[in-house]
Amino acid sequence: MTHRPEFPTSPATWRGLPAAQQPPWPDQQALNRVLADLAGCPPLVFAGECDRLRTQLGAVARGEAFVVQGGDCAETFAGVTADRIRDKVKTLLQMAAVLTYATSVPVVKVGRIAGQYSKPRSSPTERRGDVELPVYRGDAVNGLEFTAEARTPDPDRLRRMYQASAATLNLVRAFTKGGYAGLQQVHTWNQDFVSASPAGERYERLAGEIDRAMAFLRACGVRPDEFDDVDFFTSHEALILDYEEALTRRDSLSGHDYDVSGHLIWIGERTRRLDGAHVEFASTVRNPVAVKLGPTATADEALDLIEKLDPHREPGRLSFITRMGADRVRDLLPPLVEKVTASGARVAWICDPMHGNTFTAPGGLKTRGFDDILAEVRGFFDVHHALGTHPGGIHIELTGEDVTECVGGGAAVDVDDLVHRYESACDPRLNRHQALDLAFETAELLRDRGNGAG
Ligand SMILES: O=C[C@H](O)[C@H](O)COP(=O)(O)O
Ligand SMILES: C=C(OP(=O)(O)O)C(=O)O
Ligand SMILES: [Mn+2]
Repeated sequence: MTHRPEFPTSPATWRGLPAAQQPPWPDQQALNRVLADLAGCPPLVFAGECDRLRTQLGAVARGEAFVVQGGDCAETFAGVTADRIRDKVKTLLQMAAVLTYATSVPVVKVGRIAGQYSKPRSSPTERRGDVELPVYRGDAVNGLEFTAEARTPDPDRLRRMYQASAATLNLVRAFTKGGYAGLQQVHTWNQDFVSASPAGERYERLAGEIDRAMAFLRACGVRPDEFDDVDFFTSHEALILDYEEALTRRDSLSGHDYDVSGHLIWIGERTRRLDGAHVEFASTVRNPVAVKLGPTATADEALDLIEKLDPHREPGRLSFITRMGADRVRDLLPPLVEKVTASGARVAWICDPMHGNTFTAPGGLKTRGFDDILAEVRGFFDVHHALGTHPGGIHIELTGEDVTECVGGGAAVDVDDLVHRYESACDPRLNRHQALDLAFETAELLRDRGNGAG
């Protein structure tokens, strides 16, 4: 193998390479002014925190931990309120608690939060009747309102993205480090969910077992406040490379570059080409990174991505988030996992059961069925079980609120209910009940086969 300096490039090497899905900013000078300001702003996250997440994801890649990653498809500036952020984090922590019990391994907690403001789209424009306008690309770029003014990309929104991320992260840190969301409290929230849920009876057994485990720990002298300090990490799709580069800083201790806009950054299904700008940018920063792999991904592409993004084969550096669709996961996932495993690489395999299962409901709203989502998770576990590899975690679009965007689940939402509270700016999210249903159902799947680890 040829010698490779560890980080041979600087964050600007992506420039000049094909960069898909970049906003058509109308005023380049205005953009440059914003980027110069952002380049002088304090980091949102710290290199040491990114290293810590990489270490924890390393345990996932080795089969010794599980990851729950989730949050909005598209965060919005209007969504930066204390209640919404709290409820989202609360939902993720509740899911993680159930899965910690079910897997008997540590669960790494990662939000799609504090930076998930830009969206890759299938079409550059949206048509309503006779009017065609630029498509909404996330609050980082333009407004959702269907007017020419709102849809014009405005670079000042990148500044607001930074501010919204900072405000969100400040609250997330307070919730997770301030004792508010300790394990005992999270367990109490789960008990409340089980007693209020129509499907509650089914989950009572599991909740009761967790309750007895907690009582056992207390009896052994473990103080409840020992679990008050929660490690919670942020992640988003690193889509707008101007922004990500402006938020990249060299760590004075290690000399490595870190994208300090979030702990983990991922590359989406639409921007993962090997010779493209997104993969190049990710290769130059030391954060843990992930790549989405959809139905067209080949095993050779996965191997090339490993070579480019994880040349040192460091467990935790690279995760693959697969999103194949419930009816295809059993056919499409095995060749990828087999070849990657045979190559000796250790990546964390994470299941996104959302993006391969979207359909348009008769009224025209994009939705997803709870049963399809659960079926893809089941398929993902079955594939890994059959291959003797580790199903490392789940990646979910969710909110802590009672929205009606996905159909099914314990407190069934059906297609006619979608209009009642459909608030997503992009893809349909599981609501709080559906997200917790998914955690309990996944926990049962894992328990049925003994345990999640290995
Ligand atoms: O979140 C993922 C994509 O941005 C989203 O699914 C694209 O949606 P579209 O097909 O409506 O553009
Ligand atoms: C854009 C997304 O997914 P994908 O890249 O897998 O389509 C997303 O996670 O919102
Ligand atoms: Mn999405």
